[in-house]
Amino acid sequence: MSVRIGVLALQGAVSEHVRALENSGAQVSLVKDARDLAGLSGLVLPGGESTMMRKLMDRYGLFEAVQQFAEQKPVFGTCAGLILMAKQIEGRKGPHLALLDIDVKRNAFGRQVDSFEAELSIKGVSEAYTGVFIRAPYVKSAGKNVEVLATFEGHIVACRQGRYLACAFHPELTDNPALHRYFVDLVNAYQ
Ligand SMILES: NC(=O)CC[C@H](N)C(=O)O
Repeated sequence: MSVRIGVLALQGAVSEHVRALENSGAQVSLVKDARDLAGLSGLVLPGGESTMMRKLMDRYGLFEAVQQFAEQKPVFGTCAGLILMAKQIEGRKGPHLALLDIDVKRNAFGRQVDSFEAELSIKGVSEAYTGVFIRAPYVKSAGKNVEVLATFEGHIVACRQGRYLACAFHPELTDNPALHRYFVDLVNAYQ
């Protein structure tokens, strides 16, 4: 039996993640309230807008539920999802889920460059991966337990800390399934 992975479906790039995970051999469910987390082995926090996503998580009773889920299970945050997972966010008083020991800067690549693509080498994932960055954050610094998987212009844009995986770009918007496969493997390993 393949693992079942949830995609937080409050806002943002949901359907592309569903397809990429299914193509990587997982079963996929949408997560819209806390009950939807039952029976899942992993969770994806998609891109979108982190402040709005946090508001919606609070509204649908998902904030504590996701925090609890993450105590045992793997979580993969992409773009806004990475911001939700960070322990520190530049210019913001407190963090959101505070899962990953990283300090992030939002909209870090400048206003004039809203979105761009960059060729990345992602450790253990792919040596030629096209990262799609949309008003993307980057990781300013990471704790010693965080493994840096990819950098761009000297900034960390993908990392992992145990069962937590995060990237600043949108892996669901490329044809390369390597990063979703990596997460599905990680979820299998934590079963
Ligand atoms: N594409 C994205 O997810 C952008 C993230 C967004 N700029 C934020 O701060 O939440």
